[in-house]
Amino acid sequence: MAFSLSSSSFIHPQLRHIVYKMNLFDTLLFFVSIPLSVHHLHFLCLINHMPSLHVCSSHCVDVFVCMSEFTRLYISWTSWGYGTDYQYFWDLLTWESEGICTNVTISCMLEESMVRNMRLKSFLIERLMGNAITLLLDPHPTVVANKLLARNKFVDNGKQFNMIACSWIQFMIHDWIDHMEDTQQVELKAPDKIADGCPLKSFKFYKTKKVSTGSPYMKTGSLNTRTPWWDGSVIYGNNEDGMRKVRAFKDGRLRIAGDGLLEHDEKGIPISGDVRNCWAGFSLLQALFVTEHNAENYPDFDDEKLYRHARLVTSAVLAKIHTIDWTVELLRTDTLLAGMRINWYGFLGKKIKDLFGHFGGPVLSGLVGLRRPRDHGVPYSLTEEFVSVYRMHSLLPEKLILRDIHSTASEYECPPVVEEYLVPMREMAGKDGERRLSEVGMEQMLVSMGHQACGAVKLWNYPSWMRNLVAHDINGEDRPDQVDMAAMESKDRERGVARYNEFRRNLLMIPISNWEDLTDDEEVIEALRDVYGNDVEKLDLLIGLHAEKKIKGFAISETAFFIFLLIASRRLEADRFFTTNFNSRTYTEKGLEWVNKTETLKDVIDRHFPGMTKKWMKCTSAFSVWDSEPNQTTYIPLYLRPAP
Ligand code: HEM
Repeated sequence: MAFSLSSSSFIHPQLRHIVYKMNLFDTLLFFVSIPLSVHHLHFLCLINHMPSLHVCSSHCVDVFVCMSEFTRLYISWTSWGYGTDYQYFWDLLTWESEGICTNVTISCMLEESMVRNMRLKSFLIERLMGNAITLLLDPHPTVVANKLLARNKFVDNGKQFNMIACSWIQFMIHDWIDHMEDTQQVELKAPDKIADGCPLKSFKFYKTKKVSTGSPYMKTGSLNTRTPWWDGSVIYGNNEDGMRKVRAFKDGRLRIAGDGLLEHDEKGIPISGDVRNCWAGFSLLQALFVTEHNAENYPDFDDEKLYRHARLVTSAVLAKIHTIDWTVELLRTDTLLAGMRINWYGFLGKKIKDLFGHFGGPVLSGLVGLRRPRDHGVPYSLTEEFVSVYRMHSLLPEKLILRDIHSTASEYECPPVVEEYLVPMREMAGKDGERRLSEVGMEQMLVSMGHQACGAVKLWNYPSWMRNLVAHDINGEDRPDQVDMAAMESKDRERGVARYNEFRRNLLMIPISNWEDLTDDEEVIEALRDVYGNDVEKLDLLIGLHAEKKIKGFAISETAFFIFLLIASRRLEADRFFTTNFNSRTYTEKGLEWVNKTETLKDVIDRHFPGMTKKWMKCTSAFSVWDSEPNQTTYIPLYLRPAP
């Protein structure tokens, strides 16, 4: 959403309200904020794109380091050849002098980036001492996993988010990102005092592969093995071989088995665009969207042309569902509903856009359909910070609850649980999970996942079964060594992602000064003190995101939300297939209509399983628990609804 970043703490406090509240006054302020936020976005892009997974943007790496190292000295960036980028820094100073942004935050950024920026710190240590190992093991990852992540008792998300929503985000992650690993394994050993409480006292894992960026400042970065574009690579594949493997080479179709599920190779591994760390729920969504692809029909097209068009359209459907259905359920407030719809349709809404097309820029008509992609001077990429905020394995439960869809339960009632099918999640993963799924079938699985709430993103809710997990190779084969995923989440440290407080500073959010700033839960505060003492600067990002007090309606933290919105807009506005080429010449009239008439996941389910949602789904979105109440009809226009 164009205005998303005007919420950050350094902008005028009035504008901060916009993200959470929107009434008539705020709506007016929203317009005022646009010119600011556009610049702000540029600025943040520079910060956020520094650790580009693509490593294509060594340019911005340079800019970032210049900023951190030299802003204090006010060295002119123009002499570094970054004339235009330099402008944004001056904008900040100008806003500061005009009182638009607060002095404190700015000086904190300038002063402390030198001292506290973990990335810079590790960079300097790396240069001076050859490694940054002390930063990697403090506190020890297994201590963090045991004392702060390990699940005591499964806590669910209430009615807000179900297992389809949980599988959906894994489905999207597998469309966007996966770090290339090193060929060298390293061993992580739990310290003696904690080893007894660890499912694995020691385990081996592959480090993230470091590659040269070609920049003299930040010498190394990492690579993404998946395509970062919203191109449906999770079903279509990430390279030539992968793409060929999933195609039927007839009528533009993708391969799918007779029961509507994915086909499998001789080893039992599914045939799909991405097969790593798969489980039944994830594989089900892949199959559903293969069916969606295969349903498209352009009689005049040959196999190749049909495949390409159906891929474009299906990818746009995925992007749209994620933007105006999944995200809206994740951040359930009227403001976010308005914001995400503005991202797709613009402030004037769908009806006007359908009638008159895209006009008047992103505010009036949305990001989709812009005349040109907008990358704010930074080549499209997804960032390390983006990966980190999506570390949400706590969404996964301990067991999957299968429901009896042949019961005589009346309409909208929750179908009864099939006793023998309270299945441990471990058995739903990998090849075992594929076997289970084919026994259960697509329909029963969808209805069951629809009725089960997923886990809450909070401390002490990390799936136990992931603490001795058989992870997969990139080709879907089981690895011989089990890993403790909870301890491995600390890979953020190895990748140089800032810890929680520094991360907030980089986003120009107010850092915490003590644990009470983070949460008012006494038990959490005590546990944090036990692990980190009183050093709030050491707090790991993941732990901070899980411990942070949440905004009403948000299933995630406010800190994570900042990154979500930045990148949510960027994935659309910087991609030519959602901007310059989002037209009938590229998509065809029929293709555009297909995208236009699909608003939600429910629409896709209805297309392929007629009657299913009518019988089983009471709620409005397929991502909420299906027997929950539908959204209430309200006659107050969305933009004028009072803040909660
Ligand atoms: C059965 C389900 C899942 C399994 C078995 C699984 C397993 C894994 C494994 C083994 C890794 C690689 C860890 C590493 O080497 O650093 C990983 C990474 C990751 N997973 Fe999951 N995961 C599952 C579901 C999810 C879900 C629901 C999310 C929600 C957002 C998620 C988000 C991520 C992210 C963001 C990464 C980091 C990717 C990267 O480092 O490039 N996963 N997962």
